Amino acid sequence: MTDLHIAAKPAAPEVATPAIKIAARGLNFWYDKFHAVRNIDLDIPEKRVTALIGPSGCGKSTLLRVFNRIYALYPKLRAEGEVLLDGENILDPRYPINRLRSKVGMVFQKPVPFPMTIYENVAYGIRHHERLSRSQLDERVEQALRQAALWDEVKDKLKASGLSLSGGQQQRLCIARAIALRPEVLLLDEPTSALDPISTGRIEQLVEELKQEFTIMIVTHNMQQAARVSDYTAFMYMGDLVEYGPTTQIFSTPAKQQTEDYITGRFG
Ligand SMILES: Nc1ncnc2c1ncn2[C@@H]1O[C@H](COP(=O)(O)OP(=O)(O)OP(=O)(O)O)[C@@H](O)[C@H]1O
Repeated sequence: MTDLHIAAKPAAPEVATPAIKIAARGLNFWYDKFHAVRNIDLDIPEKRVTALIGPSGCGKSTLLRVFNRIYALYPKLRAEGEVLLDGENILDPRYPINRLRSKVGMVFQKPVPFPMTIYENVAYGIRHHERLSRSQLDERVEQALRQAALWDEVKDKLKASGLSLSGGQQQRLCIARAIALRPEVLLLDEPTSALDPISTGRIEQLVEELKQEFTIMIVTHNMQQAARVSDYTAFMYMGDLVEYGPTTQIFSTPAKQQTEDYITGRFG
């Protein structure tokens, strides 16, 4: 067994093979003429955490964004192939964007609260998707803030601006905003790279809790983080998916030399 110096958490015994929540099939992506993601087939298991790792520019964020069809907002960006969410191709323009937004939530690297109150940051999206009474809305906001492990810190200042919170709190507010819509999938694009170690630890703990309910994909540059939080890891290099499997296996006995070189810090 190779000693790769990064301890993946012991694998929780899988009682049953998890269902596949998202499947990429022959997925390609172009920024105009630049072929950024190449022919990817990938099965993302339900209610597990899947980490996307690889050197800068290998296509991790691009792949994550395709799973949310965000690129469709921009001209000259093009995807080919399929991304099946519960068996339905979300890249098909006929797949309603509102449905996609309510099923797949996204959190970005830099926390960007809306310039409004803490309460409104969470309530805003819910109002857009559902008609609720004031008390139902209050309940949903509280529930999302609790799930995002932020409630105790903000319950007495829900009318303060979201921008008045610390960076780590802002990121948890963004997570609350995403989960308030009760999505089934959460896409996290380097959610802790702008945070201090304590806030990072809180978000990692949160990810562990949220996977009881959500299917989570996380892009990270931090190998230890991938090993700590994820159940499955996908290693990408120059737009290709090089290797994908259980995190314990990728970090202890990777099948490809390239994967081993990357996770031991020999390149990247
Ligand atoms: N808007 C864009 N227009 C043109 N090319 C882009 C655009 N965004 C990304 N790229 C290119 O696509 C490739 C993949 O970028 P992407 O951001 O997905 O990589 P990444 O693995 O997430 O990198 P990092 O770890 O540095 O965030 C890179 O070569 C990048 O330069």
